[in-house]
Amino acid sequence: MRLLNIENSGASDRVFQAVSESLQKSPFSFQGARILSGQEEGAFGWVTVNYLDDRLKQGLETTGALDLGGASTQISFISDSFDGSESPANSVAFRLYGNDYNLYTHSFLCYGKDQVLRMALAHQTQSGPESILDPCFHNGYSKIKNYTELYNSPCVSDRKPTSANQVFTHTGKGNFYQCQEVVKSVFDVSKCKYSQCSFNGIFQPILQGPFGAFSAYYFVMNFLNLTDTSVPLQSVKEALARHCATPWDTIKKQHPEIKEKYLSEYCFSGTYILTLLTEGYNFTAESYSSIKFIKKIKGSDAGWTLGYMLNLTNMIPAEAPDTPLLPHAGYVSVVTIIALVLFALFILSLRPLWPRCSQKPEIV
Ligand SMILES: Nc1nc2c(ncn2[C@@H]2O[C@H](COP(=O)(O)OP(=O)(O)OP(=O)(O)O)[C@@H](O)[C@H]2O)c(=O)[nH]1
Repeated sequence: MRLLNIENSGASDRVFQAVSESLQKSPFSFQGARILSGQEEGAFGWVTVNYLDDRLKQGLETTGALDLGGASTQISFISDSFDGSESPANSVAFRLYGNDYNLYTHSFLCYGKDQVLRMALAHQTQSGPESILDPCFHNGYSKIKNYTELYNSPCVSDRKPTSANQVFTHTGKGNFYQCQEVVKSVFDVSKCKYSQCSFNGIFQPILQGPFGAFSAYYFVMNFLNLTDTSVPLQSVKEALARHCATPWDTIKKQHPEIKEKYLSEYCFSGTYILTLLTEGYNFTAESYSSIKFIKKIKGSDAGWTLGYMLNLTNMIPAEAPDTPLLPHAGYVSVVTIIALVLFALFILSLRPLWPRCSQKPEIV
């Protein structure tokens, strides 16, 4: 919706009109619909992960959140080296359960896996050729693709080649290492006006984990059987290289139940994920093991939606609830002891009225 709003705000308004009309007729208390900002998407994903892990209530060290969508990607984490001053646009302040958090968050529009695929194809079709041999697709893969469709996104529209070709043949050659070079071309790491950056001149403080990586991070790494981050990064790359080098016919035979479009893109998407993490966000072979690829936490989907709902309904208090000085059982014991003491004092206060049965009988 953020991309559509850039490309055609009238169309985006009409989507919201239709959504609003439909939801107003539903039994829900409809509060309005709007486009979530990238910063909100990142921050609420972080709230979801840490809320479900019970880290906020207990004031424990928090988990960073890595979200990969189709159009955008977000990174959000608490870093001791970040107080918000160097790049206020990347700072979101929260007070939750009596603890203050200064969250670093950034959303990269156009860096979701579908838009990055367009950028990688744009990189390879700059001169408007009739065919390309793409290392990110399997050997034996071949599809005719339309230039107008490929460049129909604000992420690539300004790069549309001027050549006369309407279509190109997209052929795969299945080489992970060459694919990595293509993917690297979408990251500009040449400029940084801050003390340190991720890519495209965006400030990023020192990484501080652990991290939870969800949405398409999970879909892709789960398909590739690479969710175990205790496996050394080099071995992960080798496994992905083997997948990319597998011929397209073999891949299709191995996974007849999976849609061809998804199936054909796992080599590219896996390469993008590893390149984004290492070249983009600067995870090292060591810090890679601090990432957990997750789909659900305690039965709930990791993603921005739960965090957004918790915020909207004020379900996470800013202050920790007042904790009683004593637990309930303690109060019962104290009240019982006080009652017994008062009863004893009452009995003693009646002492003058007690019968004098202890006097010795008179001897006649
Ligand atoms: N392999 C696989 N991919 C999926 C599945 N569901 C969604 N995807 C893809 O994963 C990516 C992310 O999907 P979503 O999380 O729905 O993306 P989104 O929230 O629309 O993304 P943004 O708009 O960028 O925030 C997209 O490229 C989807 O096509 C699935 O079940 N399996």
